Amino acid sequence: MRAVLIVLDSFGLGAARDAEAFGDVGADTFGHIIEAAAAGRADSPERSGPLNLPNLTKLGLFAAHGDYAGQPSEGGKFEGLYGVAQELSKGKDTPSGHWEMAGVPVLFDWGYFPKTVPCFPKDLTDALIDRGNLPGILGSCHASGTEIIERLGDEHMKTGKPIIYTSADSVFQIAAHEETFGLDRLYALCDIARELVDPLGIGRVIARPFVGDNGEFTRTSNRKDLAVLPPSLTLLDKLSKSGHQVISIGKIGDIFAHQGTGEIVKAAGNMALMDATLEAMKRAEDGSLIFTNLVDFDQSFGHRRNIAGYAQALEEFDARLPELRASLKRGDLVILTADHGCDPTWPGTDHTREVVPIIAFGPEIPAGPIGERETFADIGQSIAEHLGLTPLDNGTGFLN
Ligand SMILES: O=P(O)(O)O[C@H]1O[C@H](CO)[C@@H](O)[C@H]1O
Ligand SMILES: [Mn+2]
Ligand SMILES: [Mn+2]
Repeated sequence: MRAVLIVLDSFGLGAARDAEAFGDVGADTFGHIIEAAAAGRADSPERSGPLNLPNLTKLGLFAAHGDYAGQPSEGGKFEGLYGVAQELSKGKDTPSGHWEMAGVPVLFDWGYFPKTVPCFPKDLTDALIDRGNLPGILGSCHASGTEIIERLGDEHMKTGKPIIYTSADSVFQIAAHEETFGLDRLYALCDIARELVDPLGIGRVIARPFVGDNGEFTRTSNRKDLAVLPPSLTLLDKLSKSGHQVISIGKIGDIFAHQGTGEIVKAAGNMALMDATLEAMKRAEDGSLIFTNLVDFDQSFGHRRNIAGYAQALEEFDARLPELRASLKRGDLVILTADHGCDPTWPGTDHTREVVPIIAFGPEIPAGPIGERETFADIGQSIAEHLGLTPLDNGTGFLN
């Protein structure tokens, strides 16, 4: 009996009940991709036409979306448990979403930087320049990470000043050239920044290394997130402390600040992360949790407002499901979900406040609707029950 939790990072199923507070009324990551694809607006050299997700359809994904949108599908019979969950946490960011699904909603306010230029307080950037021995900094604004390196990458290479930016999330991001600035130096600078932003309640410092020249830059997979610790013990802590095996794949280790995350496996790209997940399933013991984050949906397509790319990534993920299902043993549980939305048709480049899907299946897992859940913590609670832990403080299981 094992559990596999796969997060399709940013795959929202429609505006949350509290979306108004975030300026996100009407956002719908999945719904808008379906619409765009049906209208031929998600065509690319790699894919075309209506969204084709045969395996997710069978499991109940479209039904979960339709039920929440008030357009229930007629008389469908599905192979998974399916529904959506609202978020209790105050932020629509990655740590909040992941911690909440692991039983710890974030009920305090993160620190954020204002939408001014400069956006960072002078004493903060002065301290970073001083302690990091820097000739200065570039940026100090809200930005999309790919746009800002295109704009400032050449100047960064010439001056040696790192590019510092934020977003609607509680983040302090430092972009620097892997070769001219150096990866180790960037990581060391992020360690200093982590200390400096701690008193401001900032959730994450993120290293954003890139390569290239002459206005043509690409980010590498050496991104590193320095997160604060979750405010209380998560499902991962409870599992690890009671001797259950935990295998964390992709960004999970960083998101939980390496607490309770067990064995850490890294891989670049959704398909390599799925390979790593299937590989882990071969060696995962009874009682274990495999926890995978598929970051491309968010990083490469949601934030980049790339509808065709997002559609293709969903189709590629769908195509891996038969393999995943074939690798399950009796008693295994798989849950597919997301941590927030990032509607590729929405203005700006930030996340969107949305409900997330919950699709659960396994050889002995029942099927049918689980409705609209009040918190992502229902996921962690269900896994805790399934793996025989004492109940978590938050969430109501949906397996029985
Ligand atoms: O635009 P890029 O650099 O991808 O940054 C995005 O990634 C950050 C971390 O998930 C978000 O806060 C958003 O700013
Ligand atoms: Mn995320
Ligand atoms: Mn993101």
